Amino acid sequence: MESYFAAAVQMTSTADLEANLEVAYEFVGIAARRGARLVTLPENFAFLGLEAEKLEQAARIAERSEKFLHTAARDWQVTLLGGGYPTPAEGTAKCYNTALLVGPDGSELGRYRKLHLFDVNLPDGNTYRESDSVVPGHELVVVRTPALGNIGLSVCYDLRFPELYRALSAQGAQVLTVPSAFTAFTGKDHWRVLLRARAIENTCYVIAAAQTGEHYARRQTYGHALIIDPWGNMLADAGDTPGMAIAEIDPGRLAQVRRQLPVLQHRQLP
Ligand SMILES: O=C(O)CNC(=O)[C@H](CS)NC(=O)CCC(=O)C(=O)O
Repeated sequence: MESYFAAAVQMTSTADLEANLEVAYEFVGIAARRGARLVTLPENFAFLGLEAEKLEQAARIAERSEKFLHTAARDWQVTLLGGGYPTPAEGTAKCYNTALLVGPDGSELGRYRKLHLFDVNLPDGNTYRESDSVVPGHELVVVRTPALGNIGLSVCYDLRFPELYRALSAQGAQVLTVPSAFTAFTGKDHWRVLLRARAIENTCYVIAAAQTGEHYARRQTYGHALIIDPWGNMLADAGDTPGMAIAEIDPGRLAQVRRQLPVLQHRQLP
């Protein structure tokens, strides 16, 4: 693993698939020109609209998203994470919420399906029933790359389940990715503290791409795409407008923090 720059992109995606992909392509290009070698796009980067519409168009969204990720990674010569986006779940009428990691040569490096589904009634009046359209995955994914380190994949609501990240770090993850579409309501109180906790307790870098702003109906997302170091310091914050957070992922810093606080070696429970 070498030192490198990573980007967490922040978008305001809509139900217009092609328009979202155009914005994403431009952002991957900006990140690449700013020196990023790992670029991460938020959950729902390709489509953020009504669940029913998403389900109906899942096959096309999946096909376009995957073609896009392969093309953009190759064109801009970056390792690119996209997701989640819906991929049809065979044998069911639902889809998975899938995140895909693609290398600069366009090869598929890892594929993760969101484990924890957001079925929540929020006090602001919004109701989320992700399991109406999505089935959960059943596999943990740590992608081992010589250049960028070991990358543990997760998506959005997974962030609230520390045991997932503990398992990823126990499997060798050094960088945790959490592409998200966090609600504005929960994000203001929980987003930073949960991301920083995952970084601190696992002594890992955390890279969290985000959705921001008004999408449809009363859906509003929080923004603040973040990159956090293994000590829990926030290295970059994209604020609340579309753009990106860029910061250096430094294996020297990772090793230093792991020497100072060897918590991963002090675990008593499996
Ligand atoms: O709202 C939309 O349509 C887009 N959002 C999503 O697709 C996903 C699943 S519904 N959102 C989350 O997981 C938010 C989690 C979260 O916000 C928390 O844990 O507090």
